[in-house]
Amino acid sequence: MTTEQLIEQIKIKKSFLAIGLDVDLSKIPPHLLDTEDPIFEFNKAIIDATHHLCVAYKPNTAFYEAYGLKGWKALEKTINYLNENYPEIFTIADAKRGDIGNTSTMYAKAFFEDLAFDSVTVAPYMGKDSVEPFLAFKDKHTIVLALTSNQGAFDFQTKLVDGKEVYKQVLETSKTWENSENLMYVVGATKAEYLTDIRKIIPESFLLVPGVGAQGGSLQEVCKYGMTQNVGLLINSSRGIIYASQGKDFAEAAAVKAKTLQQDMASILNAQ
Ligand SMILES: O=c1ccn([C@@H]2O[C@H](COP(=O)(O)O)[C@@H](O)[C@H]2O)c(=O)[nH]1
Repeated sequence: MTTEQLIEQIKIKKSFLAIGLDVDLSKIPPHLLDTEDPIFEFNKAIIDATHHLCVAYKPNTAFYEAYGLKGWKALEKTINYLNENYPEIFTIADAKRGDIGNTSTMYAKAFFEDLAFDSVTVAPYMGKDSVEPFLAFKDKHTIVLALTSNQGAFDFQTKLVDGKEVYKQVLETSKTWENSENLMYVVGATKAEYLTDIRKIIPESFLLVPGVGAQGGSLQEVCKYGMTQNVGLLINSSRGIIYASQGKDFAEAAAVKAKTLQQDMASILNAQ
């Protein structure tokens, strides 16, 4: 999917919500555990109930890898279901990959070719030659961790190197990489106050913003400091939406939570 197509969907749906599909078998409704593929059944129901309220889904691969082959198969079924039934949806593999060049190429093939995701999250720690293999894929997006939502972000990301914070070095340096137009960045909603500085370096790039909901980040604060002319934001919520109920009404309950966020987003867009 191109960035233009993503922007078009945001305008049509009046939403820039990315729903996280972080499936934990101990949290899903117990009646699904009797089905052949509980993870996929859960995802399918959530997707069918919420697709009109969001523009993206973000499965975090950890929640699939934890269940071995069954988990990976459920991830494959989920991405295939999305691509076949809702091709207008932007898909994010939250895998936080990155390695020496030839290995990164294989990671990129796994997520962009085999699983056909639109984007993958990548850690920038190993530098240019670890990220550029992902950027080489046309109409695919590499979402680099810039300033993450967790407390540990202050261990390295905000430290000064040559008089500048590491996360700013990541933003500035990554702009010089080949095919940098395919870059997006992760910035945590819990760090909204940093967005003014971040926008000075990357005024137009899309940001994937996790941390609204369960982690306490504020949608309004993120939009105040981070929104661009083309919105430029994908706001993620996972647990706050998908675990709204453990009953048979779980998908409808998730849709209610997603709708609340979507309506807040529509109000922000209308006021723009
Ligand atoms: O800085 C980051 C980067 C990634 N995440 C991931 O996003 C979701 C957030 O889930 P919630 O349940 O809405 O808290 C999850 O997959 C994280 O691994 C992040 O939170 N922060």
